[in-house]
Amino acid sequence: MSHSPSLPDRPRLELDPEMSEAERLEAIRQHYRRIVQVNDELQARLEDAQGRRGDLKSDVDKLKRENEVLKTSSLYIASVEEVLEDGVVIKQHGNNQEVLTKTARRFDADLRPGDRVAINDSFAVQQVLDDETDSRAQAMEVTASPDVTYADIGGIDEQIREVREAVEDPLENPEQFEAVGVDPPSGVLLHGPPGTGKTMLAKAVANEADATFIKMAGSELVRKFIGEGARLVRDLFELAADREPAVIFIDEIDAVAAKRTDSKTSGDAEVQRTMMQLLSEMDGFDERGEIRIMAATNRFDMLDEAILRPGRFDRLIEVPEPDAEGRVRILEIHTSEMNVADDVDVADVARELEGYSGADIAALATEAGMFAIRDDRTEVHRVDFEQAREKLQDAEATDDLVLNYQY
Ligand SMILES: Nc1ncnc2c1ncn2[C@@H]1O[C@H](COP(=O)(O)OP(=O)(O)OP(=O)(O)O)[C@@H](O)[C@H]1O
Repeated sequence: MSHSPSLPDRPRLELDPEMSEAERLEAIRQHYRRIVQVNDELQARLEDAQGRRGDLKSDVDKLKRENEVLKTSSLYIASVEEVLEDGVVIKQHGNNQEVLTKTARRFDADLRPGDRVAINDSFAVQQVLDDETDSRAQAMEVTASPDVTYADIGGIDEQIREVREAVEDPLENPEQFEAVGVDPPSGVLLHGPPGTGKTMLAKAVANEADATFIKMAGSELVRKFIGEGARLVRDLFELAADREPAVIFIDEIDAVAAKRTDSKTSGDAEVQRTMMQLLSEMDGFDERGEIRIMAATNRFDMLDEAILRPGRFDRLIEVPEPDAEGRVRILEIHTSEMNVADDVDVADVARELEGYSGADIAALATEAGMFAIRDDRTEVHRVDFEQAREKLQDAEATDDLVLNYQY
């Protein structure tokens, strides 16, 4: 961004007590002239800035309109094969259909063979996708070393043990598996209700094994442009190979791996293609060295059995809602850094939290802290936890209401 030149100095009136009356008058006149000059200069700058603001505003309006158009029509991804005099040959991703199409004049100078473009139903180029990493960046979260540890996870010790055995050990001691002559599980599927610590578990194991954590949300995969899901899956495994040791974590895997339905809409076909790509990447997994793959779902019942076959997600770990003891542990974890008053017995508070998930308990602790802050205290009291609980219950009741209203 360019910086505007500095503002003119503020004129100063300097009157010397030795000056005669006439000299003073002249000095004041000169001062007045300088002020008028500076004023004119500032006025001109202001007009200039207003002009630029107008230009920027019309740019924003144009981009907003383009954005609206892009949002309302579904677009397909294609690659430019050849640029000809009277149009471009493009190949649509997913079905490899080649088409000669016209482009809007504004793209004429831009298009080169190999470019990725977004096309509409009639194959007209709508947008040149110049930054390929962009869609990857949106769908993937890469953390060189996540900061979650096993000690941050409460109430699921048995699940931690299983994940360590299935993911951490093969990453840390591949030779041992080789020496014994057994293959470690190909993929580990964590299933259970929302907010029970599945993502934390995957992050903690990556942290503990000094592995890069690469997360991809299944829902993001299917929301991308048509033809893009399968490619993103490929990219995901390539990225993991570049960054190994790595833990790939596919959250909400049910979005790409739900049981096949009979409907034949293009959306379903697209999801199918993405799943097939995932399966084929997993089948070629043996040679991949230090990459472990994990996935999570809240909808185990919806999964296509194809992904659960041996060599794919063949280690299933259920992560349930915490029991009474687990809830105490989770509340202890989430209050350990809080300034909790002596009158608060964490176990006592936790007793009231039946049906709470780990995420609910984390939210309760934060909310209790907020009540103390609102009350201008630095200590969190028992009453803060009670108020927090009421507030969350009300919020949940409202959510239920909204949900019931919607369906
Ligand atoms: N077992 C737990 N111990 C401590 N904190 C937890 C636990 N489970 C959940 N939490 C809290 O809830 C937050 C969300 O948990 P996490 O994302 O791991 O849940 P999840 O099972 O992956 O949920 P979802 O299925 O909704 O993706 C965590 O950041 C943490 O603060």
